[in-house]
Amino acid sequence: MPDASAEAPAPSLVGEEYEVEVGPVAHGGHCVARTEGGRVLFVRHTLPGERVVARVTEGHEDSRFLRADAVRILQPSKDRVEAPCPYAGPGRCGGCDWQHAKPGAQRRLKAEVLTEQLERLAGMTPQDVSWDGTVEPAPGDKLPPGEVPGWRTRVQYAIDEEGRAGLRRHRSHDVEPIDRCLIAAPGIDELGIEKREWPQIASVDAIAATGSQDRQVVLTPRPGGRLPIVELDKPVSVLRVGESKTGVKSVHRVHGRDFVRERADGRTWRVGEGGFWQVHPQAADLLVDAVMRGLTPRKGEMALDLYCGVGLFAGALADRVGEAGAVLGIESGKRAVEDARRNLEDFPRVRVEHGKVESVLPRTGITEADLVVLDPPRAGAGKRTVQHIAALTPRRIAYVACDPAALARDLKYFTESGYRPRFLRAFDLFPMTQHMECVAILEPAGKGA
Ligand SMILES: C[S@@+](CC[C@H](N)C(=O)[O-])C[C@H]1O[C@@H](n2cnc3c(N)ncnc32)[C@H](O)[C@@H]1O
Repeated sequence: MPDASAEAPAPSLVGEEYEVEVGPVAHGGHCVARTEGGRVLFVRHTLPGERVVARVTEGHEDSRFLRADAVRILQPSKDRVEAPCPYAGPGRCGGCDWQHAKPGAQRRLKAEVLTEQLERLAGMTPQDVSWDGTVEPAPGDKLPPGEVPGWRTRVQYAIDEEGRAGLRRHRSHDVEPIDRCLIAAPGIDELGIEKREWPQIASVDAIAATGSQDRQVVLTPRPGGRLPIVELDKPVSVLRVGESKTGVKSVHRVHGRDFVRERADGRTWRVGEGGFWQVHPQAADLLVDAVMRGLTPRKGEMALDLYCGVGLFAGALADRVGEAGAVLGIESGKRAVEDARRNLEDFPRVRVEHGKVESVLPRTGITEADLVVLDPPRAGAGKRTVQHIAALTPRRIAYVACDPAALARDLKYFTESGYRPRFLRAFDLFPMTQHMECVAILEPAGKGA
């Protein structure tokens, strides 16, 4: 029997159009606007100060806010440009958020988001964290107007029903077939993934390593689909993802290696399938430099690299603390731990523990550390882990963050635990998208400014 008490869902507003004056940028690659009736809209494909017609893409009569796309620009911002990518725009590829903004304006928008998140979630101003308020471009990304950096060394292609490669539309499983991704690195372009058909395949993950010729494609067949013979005209490693009867993901090597070699901080790093590596080719060097400048490691110090991936910061720390020092890395990915141990095998005083930071760190028996690097996933580290790190009374902490909201929340926990930001830097390591990377250096609050 139907439940008489269940209310009918409020009517959908998808497709409704509102003419609005666009307000400030918000976290998530959109701007905030209000309809005359006071409804809050999160509008994509627009810029602050514009007057646009916004068409609702998600939301109901009773929704707290509606999502919308700017479908007609009535008064454009001076920061607006024609999107250089032909697949950008309302209802199209969801990979980029700011194709329609000048590069300098993109970085200003990111700076506004970071400022707002710090203020709202941490109660901190840019001055409080000694941040100059800028988002720095990666060296080499300042290009003449109209040119777009090809920075994406890892691209996840989705394959449509007809076997064409493309990218997912915004907040959708639908595929936008493409001929070329404008922000893909040249090494990805050369693979020609978009130039061929992929019958029976659900997705193709392509990797072009930096500083080596290693290229890798990982194929995920459709459920029940068989892997076709894949011949690429380049020397490329091909892996296939399968699922066992119990639903556990397995990876099979079809040919070539099951890892790629990346170069950073003067060393070669092996990164196995599924292992994390920064996507922008200059990111690893840039972040190691920012973290090491901030921490100023000394010979003989004891350092932690939390969420260490294949050991990037652990290696950089081990180099600098020398044989009298020691480094402990913690990482939850099994394969990444194996790679990290291998990458760091010439450092006898480096140990890498497998498991989640929140459970492994309390079990290590370590009661003190001189330096801590933490580079958590988007969710951040969380209060308990922050408290645990602070209890080790490190001289300095480097927090590497890919999400400004998580950074702001964790900075608040650090201040509550007796640490204060010494300085913060933000980097535009994801041009054309809403994303940014930050490095915050913290020290005990008692230390003089
Ligand atoms: C942003 S990546 C940083 C990796 C490394 N620092 C680098 O720059 O290459 C975050 C890493 O944390 C790992 N991870 C995610 N949740 C974790 C947890 N709870 N404990 C330990 N590691 C975790 C992921 O597998 C990933 O390797």
